[in-house]
Amino acid sequence: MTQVEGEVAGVVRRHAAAALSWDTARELAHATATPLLPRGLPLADAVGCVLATPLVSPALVPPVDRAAMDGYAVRGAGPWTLVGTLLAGSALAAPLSDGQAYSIVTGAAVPAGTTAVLPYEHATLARDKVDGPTTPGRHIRRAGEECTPGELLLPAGTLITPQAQGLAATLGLDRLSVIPKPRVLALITGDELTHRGPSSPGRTRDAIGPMLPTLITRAGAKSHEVVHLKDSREALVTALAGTEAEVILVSGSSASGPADHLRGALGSLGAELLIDGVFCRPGHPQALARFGDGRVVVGLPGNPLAALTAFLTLGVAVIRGLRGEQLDKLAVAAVVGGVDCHPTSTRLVPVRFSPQGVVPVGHGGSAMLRGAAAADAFAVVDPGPAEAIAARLLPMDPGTRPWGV
Ligand SMILES: Nc1nc2c(c(=O)[nH]1)N[C@H]1C(S)=C(S)[C@@H](COP(=O)(O)OP(=O)(O)OC[C@H]3O[C@@H](n4cnc5c(N)ncnc54)[C@H](O)[C@@H]3O)O[C@H]1N2
Ligand code: MOO
Repeated sequence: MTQVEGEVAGVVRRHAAAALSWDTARELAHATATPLLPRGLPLADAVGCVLATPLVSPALVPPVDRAAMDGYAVRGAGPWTLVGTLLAGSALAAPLSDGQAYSIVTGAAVPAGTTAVLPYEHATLARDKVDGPTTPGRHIRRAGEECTPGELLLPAGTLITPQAQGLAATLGLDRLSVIPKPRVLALITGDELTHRGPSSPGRTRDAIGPMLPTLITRAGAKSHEVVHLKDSREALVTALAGTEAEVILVSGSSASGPADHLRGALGSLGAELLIDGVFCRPGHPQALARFGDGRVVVGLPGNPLAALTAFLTLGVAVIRGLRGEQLDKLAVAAVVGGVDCHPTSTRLVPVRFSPQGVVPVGHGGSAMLRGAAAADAFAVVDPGPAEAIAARLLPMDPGTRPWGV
């Protein structure tokens, strides 16, 4: 058991909320989420989900030997006499005899007895006689060369990409057994928030509500319409109790001021508070709670960059768990010029890629999104006494997967 796994097990045993290290919080959020029950979904809905059962070929692909080039299906040695034309949609033709050829298009089934397909550009044609160089088997796609019935093509847990969707269609499948995408509801609190025009004294333009739906979708979940709530415990209780979404994000109620009602609302609904603060900057006052029915609540701090770090930390970890996916392991990169560590908290520093490593872009204060908007990732800077010259990378875009190692 790693140190982080030990800490997660300790929190689960204690059933007590605590402020946790960034890594432990992420792992606990992931472990808290049980994968949703598998469903058979049409291919268009299954894309972006993970396979619940292995994809096993039900078919021979291709089902018959097919031409791989536009040209002539020939038998034996040339020259050959043309006896007909075969298109991709043609019915299976009569077998060829020695010295015969069909004009054929790519993808058409070759007649029985075909020795090879001779591409047009290598052929000479005189009236109904065709000639040219061939080698046996050339330019024929053999039946079953992609797969045969019963072959394992993709293991359970594979992400259905558009490519896998196309493969499933090739196999003749209309549905796939997948773990469905979790539904996520974002509740934005704050009496001071406005949704049009600029901020002004006493009015702050909502910056979290606009960014969450796309972040949720990119993380592989389905976003409900964002709901804006007044700062009241009753409004929060009603909204939390009244949704079937598996994940509820609540922004702007996570600290302990007079307008911060999240903990009170969770308490009155009997939710179990599992994480109460994470040792990271920004994003310290994030929270994680679970209802008896398994629904998970993630508390996002009101400062916009802190809300973003909390979503990418706890929100994405929960979504990965519900989707039946592993927590992303993060790639490591050199930080050009180094970056100061915080003595006790993980720093999340907006950075951009460069050929030499990642470069901090600045403007990473918790109330501003300027740095994040210009960045590719957060550098995850572990706590320490001095400066870090390398850091793990948490992608700004939770749909970016190649960085997982
Ligand atoms: N006594 C303490 N006070 C605070 C603590 C603490 O630990 N003890 N933590 C600070 C940190 S760090 C953060 S982050 C904030 C989080 O507070 P809340 O989650 O309760 O959020 P609010 O107080 O409502 O808002 C904080 C700040 O962000 C603005 N805001 C809120 N929502 C939005 C939004 N959707 N779009 C743009 N800006 C938003 C809000 O107007 C405030 O300026 O607490 C600190 N305090
Ligand atoms: O840590 Mo707060 O979440 O920095 O703004």
